[in-house]
Amino acid sequence: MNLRFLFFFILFTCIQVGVMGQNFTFEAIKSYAFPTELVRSKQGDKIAWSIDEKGIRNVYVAEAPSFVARKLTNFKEDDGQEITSISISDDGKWVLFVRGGDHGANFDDEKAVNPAGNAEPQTVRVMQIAFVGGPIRVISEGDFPVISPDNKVVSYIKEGQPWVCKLDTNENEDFLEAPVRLFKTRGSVHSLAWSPKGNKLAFVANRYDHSFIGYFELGKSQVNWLDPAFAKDFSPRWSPDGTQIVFIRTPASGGSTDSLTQRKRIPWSIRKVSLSEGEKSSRVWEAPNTYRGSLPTTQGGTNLFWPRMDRLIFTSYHDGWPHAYSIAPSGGPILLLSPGDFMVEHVRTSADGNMVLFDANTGADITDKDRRHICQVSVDKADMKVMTPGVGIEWSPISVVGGYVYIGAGAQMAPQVMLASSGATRSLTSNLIPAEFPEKLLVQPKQVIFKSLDGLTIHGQVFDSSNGTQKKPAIIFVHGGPPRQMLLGWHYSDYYANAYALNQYLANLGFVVLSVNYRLGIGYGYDFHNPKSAGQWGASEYLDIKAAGEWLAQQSFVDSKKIGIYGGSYGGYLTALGLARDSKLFAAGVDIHGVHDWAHQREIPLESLSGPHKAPDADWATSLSFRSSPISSVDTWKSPVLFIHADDDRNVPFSQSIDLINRLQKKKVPMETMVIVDDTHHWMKFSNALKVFQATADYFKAKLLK
Ligand SMILES: CSCC[C@H](NC=O)C(=O)N[C@@H](C)C(=O)O
Repeated sequence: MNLRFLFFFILFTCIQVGVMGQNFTFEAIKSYAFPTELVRSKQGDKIAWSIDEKGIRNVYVAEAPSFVARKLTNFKEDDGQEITSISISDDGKWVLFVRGGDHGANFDDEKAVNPAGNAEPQTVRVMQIAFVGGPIRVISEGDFPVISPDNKVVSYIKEGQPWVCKLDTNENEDFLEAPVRLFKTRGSVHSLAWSPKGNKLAFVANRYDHSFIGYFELGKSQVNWLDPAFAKDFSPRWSPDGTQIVFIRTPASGGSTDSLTQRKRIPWSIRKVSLSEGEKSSRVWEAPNTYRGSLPTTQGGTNLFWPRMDRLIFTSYHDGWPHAYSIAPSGGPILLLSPGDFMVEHVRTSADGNMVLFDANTGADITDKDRRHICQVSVDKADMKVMTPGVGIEWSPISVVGGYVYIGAGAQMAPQVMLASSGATRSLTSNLIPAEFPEKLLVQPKQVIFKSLDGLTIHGQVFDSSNGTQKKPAIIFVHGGPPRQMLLGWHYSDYYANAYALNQYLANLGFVVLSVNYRLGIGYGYDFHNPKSAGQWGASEYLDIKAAGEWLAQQSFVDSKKIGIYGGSYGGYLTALGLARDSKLFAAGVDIHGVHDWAHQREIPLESLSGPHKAPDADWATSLSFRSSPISSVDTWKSPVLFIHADDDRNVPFSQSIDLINRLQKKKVPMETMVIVDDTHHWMKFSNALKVFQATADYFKAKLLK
């Protein structure tokens, strides 16, 4: 055999092994471009969105009829500055957006985020750019901009107060006049909403235990309050003719301290008020005073819209599922627009006010329960249609000229902006998926349904790249939130798209991965989402995590001695609980910014634990909260663990990990730690996300693949 032939034989074999091995790096799978913030102009002829390309976030636009995507901004750094609040002026001339902050935070969300360690942190700022392109104008530090319908000004929030600034430029492109504060009022202002004519601005003044709705007329010098009451009023929505406002009302905070551990009802109603001085509001609809009739807490909350003079749209959970409803502004019967055992999310109305679009976990197949599909329904007729059936995941629909756009993905296809028009569907951002992205090498997660230790039905997704013959090490992924649902494909949240990428990578490394949708999660109805004795009041959801571990251990294709567990935030909490309580079942774990001591999670006002405002069950609650916290079980914690936490975490304080690490070190529990300086709960800097998830995979390789 001559050398030349031998060389090519070896080369061919190596290629074959490479292809057969089908391995890819985590960096490769994390190279997808992630779209968010998809919005349209009023007429639906222009759209804009944000794309995160390996941490470099920019605004993209497109316009009818071609809707060819065009990069509008030119930010070049992985600097951790998210883009939010994108809007297009009604005349289509301007695009406004906010750069900076961490809008998924529970506290300090208005503060600068600085994971790049810049000497001068970049503040949260309102920016303006022409839709056709051009220089970016930094209008001001601020957030939540809303452009007036007459395209003359933008209003935004700065230091809890409303400011306004002219949009237009003069002939030599110098932008006119500096921003001015529109008015000053007590409390913190939010939910700015322009009247249709653009001459009045409605808002909510949050004053801690109560909130009022007011409006300010440009050129005047007084704020006008709308039916101020001993209540929390919010979500002001103008009538299309600008003469009335509807809003949501719930009780103000106060009165005798309720039980801490029992479920609470939050009554709510839709009310309508005209703008005449001193006018009282009238009730449009009152939710049933039941647990399910409580204020909905799923995506978008009440999703209140006034799309047409004769119809209001809202979301309620009162039949056990978050559904879209329609009602006349004068009140009367409600019309259920999305009947069935499923939930609606990302609700929007069409430009002409006649249609409602949303995504929902519904369809012809049982696997649709673990997907999202775009649905459309008339505002005044229960004629709902699933527009994107199949095995994909679609979300955030908006109506545009000639059709609708949305973000779509699959088990393998990374999230992309999709246009459905004239009977065809095409991607507007496929060109942004790098060649290195290993789409064809990804596994199709399989839907599994099993019983929890108390009989509750639990859904999960199994990622397994093998044909299920030999026994393999396994890993359980525990999502956070906890009101979340993992899906049979790429997730619509960037935080969980990270997790989906890691689960695919772990499967590619040779693990069986089970992502478990435990109780407290969404997508399976009110009772599943609001279980008894859950969280810090008994951690009943842990039964589902243990059941998932035991389900894996019983599988013929799993090595029951090599089952790992990982999760972030609330998922980190349940990971720590698993390692503390069941080190025999969970051989190793990675706890990413988990909650470890409920008493330090700022969830319960201290005055309800002692003194005159002590809750009736305060002592029982304190004991239950401690016993539901991982710190109470450190004595039985034996398995090795990797702790990861960023110290600018505004959802779960960094101290939660310091506390547990110090306790476990005293017990000489084998551990490794990773600190990410100046990033937040949401890995704003791409290179930090890479570091965190690569470390997670490497830890499991070292502990379970040896
Ligand atoms: C109630 S403990 C806080 C957990 C945290 N929730 C909100 O901040 C969390 O799980 N955050 C992420 C991961 C999420 O909201 O999904």
